[in-house]
This record gives sequence, C-alpha cells and structure tokens, in this order.
Amino acid sequence: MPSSKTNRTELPRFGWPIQVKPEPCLPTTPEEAEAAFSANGDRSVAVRACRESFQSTSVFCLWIVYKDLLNEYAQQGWGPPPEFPTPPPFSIEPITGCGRGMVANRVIKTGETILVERPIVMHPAAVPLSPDHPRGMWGVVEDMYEVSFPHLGERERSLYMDLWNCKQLTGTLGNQLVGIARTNGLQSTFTRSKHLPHYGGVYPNISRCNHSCGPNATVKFDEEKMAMRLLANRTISAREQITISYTVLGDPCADRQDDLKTKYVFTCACKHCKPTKRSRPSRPLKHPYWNIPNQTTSDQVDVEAEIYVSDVRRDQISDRLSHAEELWEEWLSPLSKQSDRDLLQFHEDALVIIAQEGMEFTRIHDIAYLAHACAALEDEGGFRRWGNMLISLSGWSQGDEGGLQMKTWQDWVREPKTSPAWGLRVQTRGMAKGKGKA
Ligand SMILES: C[S@@+](CC[C@H](N)C(=O)[O-])C[C@H]1O[C@@H](n2cnc3c(N)ncnc32)[C@H](O)[C@@H]1O
Repeated sequence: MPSSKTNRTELPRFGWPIQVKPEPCLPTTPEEAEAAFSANGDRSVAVRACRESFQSTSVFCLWIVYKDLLNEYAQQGWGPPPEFPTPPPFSIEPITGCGRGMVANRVIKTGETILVERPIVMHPAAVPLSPDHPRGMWGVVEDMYEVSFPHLGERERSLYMDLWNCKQLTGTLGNQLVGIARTNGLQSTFTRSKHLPHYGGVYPNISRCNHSCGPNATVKFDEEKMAMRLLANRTISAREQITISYTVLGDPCADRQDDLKTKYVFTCACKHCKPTKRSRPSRPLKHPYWNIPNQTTSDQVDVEAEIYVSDVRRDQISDRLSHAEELWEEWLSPLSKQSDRDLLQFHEDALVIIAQEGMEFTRIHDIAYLAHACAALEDEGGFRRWGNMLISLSGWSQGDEGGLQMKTWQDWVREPKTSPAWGLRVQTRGMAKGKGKA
C-alpha cells in the first residue's frame, strides 16, 4: 500500500541539488578551533611550500597549515595547474572609488568558467591564540610569512606585493604580508581537517574582484588541486565589472555594511545598498500567500523603503528554501491542499525575487524543484526545459561527484520517464479521487 506522504528517506532519489550532502559540523571561530585542537589535536602550524611535483624547484604557494593537514594532501606535489579559458575573458583595470577590479572583455555566459587560479599564499582563517606575542594574535603568522616569503618565486612575490592592503600597517614586512593576506583572502575549505577546515587563499587575479551585494560571479575552491574557480552567476556583458561577494548576502543591508566596513574598510554603494532606481520585478508575484510588501508607487526613489523591501526579499529567499521540502511533501500527499499552480508559483516567484536581488547563485534549488514538479505532473516539455537550465549551470558542480550529478540529470532529461519524480502527483491525485468515490 503506497504511503500517503512521500517518505523523507525517499528524498535521496531526487538527487542533487534537492538532496544536499550535509556539511560536516566543524569549528569556524578561533575559540571553537582552540577547543577542538586542545581536545585532540596538535595546534601548531607549519609552512608548506606547494610545488607542482616533488622534484619541482619552483614554489607556487606558501601554505601556513595546521599540522593536522600536513600529511593529508598532495604528498607527491599538486600536479600541473588546472586549465582555464584562453585568452582570458577579462582584464584588470582601475575602477572609480574601488582601486582596481576585474572587467569582462567579452560577453560571459551564465555558468561559464572565467578563470581557474592557484593561490600565492594560503593561511588558516583562525590563527592560534598567541597572547604572549609582542605583535598580538597575528604575530605568529607575521613571523612565518616573513621568514618563508623569500621561498616564493620572484614573479609570485611581485604579484603579491602589488595587491591591495586595507589593514593597518606597523611597517614591518610581516605585517604588510599579513595585511595583504587578510585583505585578499578568499575562503578555501579543506574538508579533511578535523579541527579547522577554513583557510584564506590569495590569488593574483581572482583577488582583484571587488564586492557587490548582487554579485555576477562566484568562487569555488577545489581542495584536491589547490585551485580556485571563478564562475559567472548570470550573463555578464562586455565591459561590465566582474564582482563576487565578501559577506553574507542573506543578511540585512545594515549588517552587510557593518561587516564590510570592519573587515575591508569600505562602504558598499552597490545598487542594493544605495538604490538610485525603483526596483521592479520582471513580473508581479502571483503566489496567494507568499507576498512581498508593496513597493513604492511614485517614480521617486525612497531609499529607505527600497532597502527595507530588499531586506524582506533576501529574508524570503532563505525562508522559501527552508520551506521547499515541506511544501513538496504536502503537495505529493493525496490530501494536499496546494494546487499544482501554487507549488509551481512558489518556485517561479522565488526566481523573480532572486533575480531582483542579484542572488542567482541560490536558484539551482528552485530550478530543480520546478523540474521535479513537471516530472510529477508527467509534463515532459516542462521537465526538459527546467532540467536543461539546471545542466547549463553545470559549472556549479565539480569534481567526480559533481560529474556524476550532472550525468544523472542528463540521463533524466534524455528519458524524462526515468526521473525519480515521474508521475508521482498524477498517482496521488488518482488515489485521492479513488478515496473520494469510496
Ligand atoms: C580584495 S581587494 C579587491 C581588489 C582591489 N580593489 C584592488 O585594487 O586590488 C578588497 C578591497 O577593494 C576595495 N573594494 C572592494 N569592493 C569594493 C566596493 N564595492 N566598493 C568600494 N571599494 C571596494 C576595498 O578597498 C577593499 O578593501
């Protein structure tokens, strides 16, 4: 007898990105790291010179690493640098009010890889607490950088010293090196760490990307190759600046501003923080319950009102994501109160809000739900349309596992009837009718 609700254990059948592998629960703050290390680890740090091969004389990166990871990665060297598009689709140029930045020199398509780059330095996001050090808690790292920096090649050293430094200087070389590291470090996660997986990597070009609260690009770190990939979140026009996010984009504007000011010493003036135009959705939202407060009707921009509505939209983007699974299960139950249109509208409206906020990197979940919903309704055309859209964002999923996920979707799109949600809603509707008759 089929269950009246989809069983939660069945969700894995729907695959990525609906079934997301749970993130390992690992420490993120210096205090949590300190606790983890003191419980069962060696909290000392070392400097590893990263080379392509064991025999190679040139060092591409200095890795300041907690000793728990020393034997975990690339014992024989990291291999040749990963391939990336040539000629590069960008140039580094002066940007008014932002120093320098990365600018597209041609149209870059959604999901396209813009660049894959190796770091010049890599350091732990939380450093060992060193209250006795005369130069404070970063003193240990300053000393390490100062001693090991000459081991880098001349080209890497010069690229590094040319990068932006927004941290206060004491004038020592170590302080300057750490200032550059903290200004330009992009989060890089080494999941084999049991204590502190988060590191910051500094990259010659990717670290030139300025911040936007509606970024058109995203970075993804590949821990096996020690390389960062820069991907387009949406179509980027020729001459448009390529931006990434330095902060938590789901947070309200005031919190984002505080964070950026504290960590990177600037005030964000992107269109989401300093709106100069009224924000208009590409079409009115239609879901009967999931509303967004009305936006101002006059043509004049009310900055405070625009920011308030933007905060509500950002809140709803994560709120919708956390309700998606529950709505999906309810919709598949024979006693469901949602119409087919309600479920589709919930996700189609989410895509409108996401585009308004420039947060396209979160849309894969809604696209996957839309594809599965079409399958559940036995709508082949709809399933192919949304499935192909998901596949065109394939840059999101990398590595062996990512390749498998993509292949699975390609197989389903080729043969929609083999997809795991095929006909589920049609069947439960039949069951509900049957019950009604009885
Ligand atoms: C990682 S660097 C980015 C590249 C830097 N603009 C350069 O010239 O090399 C970070 C610094 O860039 C500047 N920056 C980044 N995004 C900005 C923005 N949206 N508005 C103003 N300044 C920004 C700030 O000075 C910040 O400390």
